[in-house]
Amino acid sequence: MLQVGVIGATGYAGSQLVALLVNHPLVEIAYLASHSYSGKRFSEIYPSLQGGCDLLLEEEDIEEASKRCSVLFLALPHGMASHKVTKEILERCIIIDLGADYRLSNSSVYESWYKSDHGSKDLLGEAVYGLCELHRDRIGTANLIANPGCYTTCSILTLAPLVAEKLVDPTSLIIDSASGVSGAGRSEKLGSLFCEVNESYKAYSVATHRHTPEIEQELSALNGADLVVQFTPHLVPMHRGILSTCYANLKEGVSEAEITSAYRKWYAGESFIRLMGSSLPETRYVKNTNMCAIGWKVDGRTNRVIAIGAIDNLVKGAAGQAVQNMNIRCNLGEESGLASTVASPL
Ligand SMILES: NC(=O)C1=CN([C@@H]2O[C@H](COP(=O)(O)OP(=O)(O)OC[C@H]3O[C@@H](n4cnc5c(N)ncnc54)[C@H](OP(=O)(O)O)[C@@H]3O)[C@@H](O)[C@H]2O)C=CC1
Ligand SMILES: CC(=O)N[C@@H](CCC(=O)OP(=O)(O)O)C(=O)O
Repeated sequence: MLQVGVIGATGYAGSQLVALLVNHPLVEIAYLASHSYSGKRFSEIYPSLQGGCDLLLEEEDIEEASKRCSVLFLALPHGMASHKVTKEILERCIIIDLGADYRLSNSSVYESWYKSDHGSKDLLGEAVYGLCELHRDRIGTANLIANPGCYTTCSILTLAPLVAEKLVDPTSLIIDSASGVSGAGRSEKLGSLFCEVNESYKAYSVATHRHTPEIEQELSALNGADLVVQFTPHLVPMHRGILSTCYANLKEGVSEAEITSAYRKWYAGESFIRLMGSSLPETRYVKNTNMCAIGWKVDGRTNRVIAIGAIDNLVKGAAGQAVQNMNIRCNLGEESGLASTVASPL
């Protein structure tokens, strides 16, 4: 059994990860760390895992954890991982970081969007962006895997075939994404209180959201030249789920049939992509699963394609994709532990 650990195990992303790892047939959890709850059992914090994961939560010690584990997942707030991971740690242990520290290959772009300094710029060259469907080969040999953000996973997967196959004008991309409140994490925040979110729907971080450069980095690579996107996130009063509605102007003469073949070509044989064509996805179709469902329609009147993607932010948008990355890296079988509906502590 592969020995694995989670630092930040008590957050929403970390606890979803623990729930997945407990049910993974080829791994054993050797280490769980928490900031506020060390000394308690994981199941005291998440009673739905009583009998499933009663491990003691330890004080965070990444050196010690990297000696006990072959794979260590970091599910910490942004800006922490880059100050903890070192070359020596990566020599003995595979790190899968669920935060943003190693997602952007250019440290100046990171520092300008995250407004904080990067703690290990020398490791950025080693990091592989862990969007499994696009970077499977490189993930297979990486010791530092940057698990993508939730909005970004959904938006990039939805737009990738259109951009890569040059079916759309790359200067015309607009993405409206909506997320459930678990996307904001478990820590106390005014904006996550029930009365602040229930019965309401709002856009936030307009023109400034930090997932914008991540989407641009990946779509630019597929485009073969830099592009920019208009990305607007929204908050929906539901626990989990992300829906990205993506608009793009069609290049002259492109038909709906060509769009459909591009999606089929790109995602042939992918276990975690569900192509829905004009039926269009909803978040409930992918809740508690590692799937990304994608649908599309051409509007002949405006000459645009509207492509819609849906994921569960805590699964394909975080913990599920982290497990998929581990499976690829460690040759465990990409679907191991990611059964059609996964266990959830929430
Ligand atoms: N929520 C989501 O949908 C997604 C989250 N992510 C990323 O995953 C990471 C975790 O997010 P999420 O689970 O939502 O956040 P949470 O706020 O729910 O959890 C954060 C975790 O980090 C720990 N922590 C907080 N402050 C410190 C500190 N100063 N030192 C050590 N540990 C600390 C917390 O410990 P404790 O509980 O003990 O206080 C908790 O375990 C983030 O980088 C986030 O961007 C990525 C994709 C989706
Ligand atoms: C609803 C909500 O607040 N969502 C978070 C995104 C969570 C996430 O996946 O992003 P990172 O991993 O990059 O933090 C936000 O907008 O900040």
